[in-house]
Amino acid sequence: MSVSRELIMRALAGVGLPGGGDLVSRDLIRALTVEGGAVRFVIEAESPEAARALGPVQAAAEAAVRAVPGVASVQLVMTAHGPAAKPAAPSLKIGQHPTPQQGGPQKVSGVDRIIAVASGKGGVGKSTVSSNLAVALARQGRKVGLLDADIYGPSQPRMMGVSKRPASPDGKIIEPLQAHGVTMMSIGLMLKEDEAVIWRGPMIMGALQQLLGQVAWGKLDILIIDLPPGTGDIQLSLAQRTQLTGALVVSTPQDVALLDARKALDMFSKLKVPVLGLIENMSTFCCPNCGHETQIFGHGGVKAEAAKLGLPFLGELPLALSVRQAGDAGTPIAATDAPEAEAYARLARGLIAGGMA
Ligand SMILES: Nc1ncnc2c1ncn2[C@@H]1O[C@H](COP(=O)(O)OP(=O)(O)OP(=O)(O)O)[C@@H](O)[C@H]1O
Repeated sequence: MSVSRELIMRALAGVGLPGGGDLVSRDLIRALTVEGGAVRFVIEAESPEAARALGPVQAAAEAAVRAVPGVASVQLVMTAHGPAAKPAAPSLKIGQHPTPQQGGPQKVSGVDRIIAVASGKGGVGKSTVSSNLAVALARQGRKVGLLDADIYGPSQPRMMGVSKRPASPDGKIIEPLQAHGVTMMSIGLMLKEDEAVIWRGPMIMGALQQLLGQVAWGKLDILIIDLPPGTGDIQLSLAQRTQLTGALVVSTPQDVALLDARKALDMFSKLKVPVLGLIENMSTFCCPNCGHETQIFGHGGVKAEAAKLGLPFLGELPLALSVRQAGDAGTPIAATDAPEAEAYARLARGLIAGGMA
């Protein structure tokens, strides 16, 4: 028996919150999907403190949804907005960018979930995490797409080992490429190599729209979008135009990266995109010669930050020479049987178990 979204929303509207109102009237439900009897959603609390206070509500919400006739499984993620009253970064003055809305954020046809992988600071390994996570999810049986939306520095063609220009037999639909079990597309595949991209807002929006709407993605369980670093036009137009399931934020443990990660979290909070979790990359370095472990960028900073902000912490990924070499050679480490692949497999298992992939 299939269940309707309306029934689920009605059940959630019956779950009261401390301080009055309910989960629906206080607008805390995000990314609700109902597939047959399987229900998934995110509760996005107004602040980390509120998220902590919502422990009993989480259990009540799960019970209420489970009690709806026809519901076979419930997967819910609790997350929170970033720190509330921080000043906006200058690039977030939304009014400065003319981005006319046409009917609000849209779904991408055939795609169940869209997860953006973001970072505040450049070079923290967002593209490495995106490609390895995509491959790890595909190895665990998910139908995965990977969209390289890093218009200023597309690195997925190199990391996934593809260079062929995608075909477009009718001049409208672009055929994506396949690599390591993943359906992929990158703006880098549409440009000449070494072509500098100096685009302004409207052109970026046009390119992004094409990559999402004109690419024949087919049926996907999850589309991973590798964003450029920071808080700019791409993030803004993506959140305004596309229904995102949520965002994963990658950071290294050091303070300076965390500082920028907070800006990214703040941006997603303003754009009403739920943050599904934080990932610590380059956690520990294990010398391939002597096995000695060094914490080059520190260790544990992202986990502590996630706990502070009431956000899920999704895991630590080691700094390893083999990860860099594999990425440079076009076969992500997650596509191999190297021991370093396990950290990405674990991350993928966690996302699947949490209903996020
Ligand atoms: N865990 C890791 N171990 C070893 N090298 C890594 C790891 N993560 C990333 N790297 C390397 O660090 C460099 C930067 O990584 P990557 O391009 O993934 O970062 P990014 O955050 O996407 O950067 P950009 O700012 O260009 O978007 C790459 O050479 C990559 O191979």
